Amino acid sequence: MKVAVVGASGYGGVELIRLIEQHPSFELRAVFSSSQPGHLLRSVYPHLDSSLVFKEMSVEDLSEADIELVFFATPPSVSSHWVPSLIEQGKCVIDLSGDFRLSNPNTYKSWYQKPAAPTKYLNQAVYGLSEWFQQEIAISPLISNPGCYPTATLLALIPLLQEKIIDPSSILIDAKSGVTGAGRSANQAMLFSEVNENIRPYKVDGHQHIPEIEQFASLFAQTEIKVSFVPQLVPMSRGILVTIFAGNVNNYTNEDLYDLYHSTYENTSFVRVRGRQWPETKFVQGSNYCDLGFYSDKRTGRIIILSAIDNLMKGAAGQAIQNANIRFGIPETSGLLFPALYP
Ligand SMILES: NC(=O)C1=CN([C@@H]2O[C@H](COP(=O)(O)OP(=O)(O)OC[C@H]3O[C@@H](n4cnc5c(N)ncnc54)[C@H](OP(=O)(O)O)[C@@H]3O)[C@@H](O)[C@H]2O)C=CC1
Ligand SMILES: CC(=O)N[C@@H](CCC(=O)OP(=O)(O)O)C(=O)O
Repeated sequence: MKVAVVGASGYGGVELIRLIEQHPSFELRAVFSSSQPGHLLRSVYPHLDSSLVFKEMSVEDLSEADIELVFFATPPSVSSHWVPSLIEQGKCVIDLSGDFRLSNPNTYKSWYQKPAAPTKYLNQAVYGLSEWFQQEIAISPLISNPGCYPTATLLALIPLLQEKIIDPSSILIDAKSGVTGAGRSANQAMLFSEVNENIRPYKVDGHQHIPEIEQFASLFAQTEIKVSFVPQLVPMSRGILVTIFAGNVNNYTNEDLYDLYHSTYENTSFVRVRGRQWPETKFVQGSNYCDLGFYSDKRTGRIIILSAIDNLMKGAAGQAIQNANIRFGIPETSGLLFPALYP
C-alpha cells in the first residue's frame, strides 16, 4: 500500500518514516515539508537510506502518486485544513495532531487557541487508542491518533474506571516527558543547557491534554471526570512516565489489580502488565510497548498506577502504524514487533 507523510521533517514524521521503511505492507511514496522542499530526505536525515525528496504539500501530488493512506505529523490546525479534501477523494488519514481528538469544537478552540476542524469531519473521526477502539478504527477513513500523555494515562486508567474501582473525583496525574515531546523546531527553552540537570514543570495551570484525558475517561467511567494533571520536562530525549494516584473505593488488593489488568490486556500485543515490577522508560525506549505497574496502598487507601511509553512510538508514530495495520486488516503487530533499545 502506498503511503505519504506530511510534516515529514519533524520528530513524529521521521519516526513514521523509520517504521514505514521496514514495514512489510507499506511503501513510502511521498514526504512533505514546507521548509525542506527539493532536499533529499537522506540529506536532512542521514540515518535514513532513502532517495525520496521532500515536496511542498499538495493534494494533486497525493492523487497522482496513487496514495491511499496519508499520515499527518504537523502542528495544530494544519491537518484540519487538508483533511476534508483528502477524505472527499477517498483517502484514509491518520492524524498525529490534536485537531480531531476533541468532539466539541469550542473545547478545542479554548485549549488550543486555534480554529476547530469542521464539525462534519470531527464527527467522522475515531480516536486511535488502538487497544480500546479497534472496531471503530478498522472501518474509519479518519483516525485521530491520541496525544502522548493521554495514551499513557488512559491505558492505565480505563480498566479502573470501567470497573468503578477508584473514586472518579480523586484522580491526580504526575507526568514526565523527554524533550522530543516538544518537537524539533528551535526553541530556547529546549537548549541542552536549559534542560540538562533540570526537571521543569510546565502548563500546570492548563495543559491541552487535560480535556482529551477527561473526554475519554468520562466515556469509560460513564460519569463526568475531572483530573489534576502536572506535566514535567525531564532531561532525556524519549520517554514518558505517568504516575496516577486515586482513591481505592472497593478495597482492591494488589492481587485483584493484577487480575484486572491481566484479564483486560492479556489479548493485546503492546500493553505489558508488570504489576510490582515498576515500569521504567528505559524498558520501552524505541519500542511500541506500554508498561503498566500498580500498587494498592492499604495505609492511605489509594491506588498508584505507573505507565511508561516512548512518546514517539506508542505515544505517536508507533501507535499510528498500529492503527494503520488495524485499519487495513494487516496483523496489528506488523512492522512493530521489536524490543526496546537497551541500555
Ligand atoms: N513529539 C511527540 O512526542 C508527539 C507529537 N504529537 C503531535 O504530532 C504532531 C507533530 O509533532 P512533532 O513531530 O513533535 O513536531 P515537529 O515540530 O518536530 O514537526 C512538525 C512538522 O510539521 C511541519 N509543519 C510545520 N508547519 C507546517 C504547516 N503550516 N504546514 C505543513 N507542515 C508544517 C514541520 O516541517 P516544515 O516546517 O518543514 O513544514 C515539521 O515537519 C504535533 O501535532 C504534536 O503535537 C503527538 C504525540 C507525541
Ligand atoms: C514535552 C512537551 O512539550 N510535550 C508536548 C506534547 C505535545 C503534544 O503531543 O501535543 P498535541 O496535543 O498537539 O498532540 C506538550 O506538552 O505540549
